[in-house]
This record gives sequence, C-alpha cells and structure tokens, in this order.
Amino acid sequence: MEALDVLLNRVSLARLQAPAPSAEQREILFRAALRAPDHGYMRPWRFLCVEGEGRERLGELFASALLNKNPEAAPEAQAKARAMPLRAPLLVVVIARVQANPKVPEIEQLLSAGCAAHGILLAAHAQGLGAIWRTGEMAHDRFVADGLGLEANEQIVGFLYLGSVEGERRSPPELKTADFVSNW
Ligand SMILES: Cc1cc2nc3c(=O)[nH]c(=O)nc-3n(C[C@H](O)[C@H](O)[C@H](O)COP(=O)(O)O)c2cc1C
Repeated sequence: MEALDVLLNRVSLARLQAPAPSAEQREILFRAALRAPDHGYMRPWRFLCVEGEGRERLGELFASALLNKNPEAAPEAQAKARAMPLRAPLLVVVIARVQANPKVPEIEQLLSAGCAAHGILLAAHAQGLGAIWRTGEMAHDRFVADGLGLEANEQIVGFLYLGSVEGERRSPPELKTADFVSNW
C-alpha cells in the first residue's frame, strides 16, 4: 500500500475478530512504533501485548479497579468492565516512560509515546488489519497501572485494540484542510 494512501485513509475500526496479527505483522507494528519522533533519543515508550486468556485477566483487573474506586458498582458495570478487553483478539498497551531530562519535558515524552501509538495504527492499516485506540477511565487508573506492573514513572497512553476487520472498512470523514490551516 502506498504511504500516502495509508496516511490519508487510516480509520479506526471497533469491530474486530480473530485471527490476531501474526508474528510477522506484529514485528512491523512495533518497528513502526519505534520510528516515533523522539527528542533526545530517550525511547520513552514500551508496549505490552495482551491476548488469549490474558484478556480475561485484564478484564478482571478492570472490574477490580472499578470496585476499588466504587465498592457499590453495579454488577452490570462490573460485567461491562470485565468484557472490555474481549473486543479484539490482541490489545497493545502503549506505555509512556517519563524520565527526568532538562531538555525534554514530560509533555514531549508523552507526545512521542502518542506518535508511537499512531505508528502502530498506521502500520496496522497498511497491513489490512483493523485497529482502534481506546483509553477511558481504566487508562488513567493507578490501580490498573499497578496491576499491569507499571513503574511510578510510567503511564498508559492507550489500549490499542487490534485484529482482523469484521464487516466493511469504513471511509474516513471528509474534513477541509482550510478549516484548520491558516497563514500567520
Ligand atoms: C488518546 C485517545 C483516546 C481515545 N479513547 C477512545 C475511547 O476510549 N473510546 C473510543 O471509542 N474512542 C477513543 N478514541 C478515538 C478513536 O480512537 C478514534 O480516533 C475515533 O473514533 C475517530 O475515528 P478515526 O480514527 O477513524 O477518525 C481515542 C483517541 C485518542 C487519540
């Protein structure tokens, strides 16, 4: 697929099914992530793959996080949290690792991790895979971060849901560049 075609037509797809990306496809996904712009070559990111039975364990962690925050959480809410990771055969947790650096403030390291996530989405699209970047409360919950083994200086930038496309690949929305670009 042409590079510009990928850049101009990537869309998020929420309806994902097995099979999960193959080992070869994953290698491309992560090589794309590692090409994120990176001030100071700090490599301020790492990635966790969650699949198979790991998705059920992540669902349990989400439900526990919900109960930790709200012990009165309704059983329906708990069931919803538990089912969230089952929406795709593979989840990639994109983690920003922020390190003190006089020239590279935290925001730049977080942006770099965001670019890494975008690289994965683009490489997924280029390989005919489906993907969507999700966060929600669980991405910002320290209970979840601890359960995933994150260090104090690490934070979740997103859960990338990846799989094979179920149904039609939708078209991107038509935005006008003139609405966002002006001369100064
Ligand atoms: C940081 C971040 C967090 C997001 N979190 C969610 C989310 O939790 N749930 C969701 O449905 N979409 C979420 N989105 C939006 C989707 O990933 C997607 O970008 C959006 O649906 C627009 O679709 P498109 O990428 O095809 O234009 C998030 C996007 C970003 C950048």
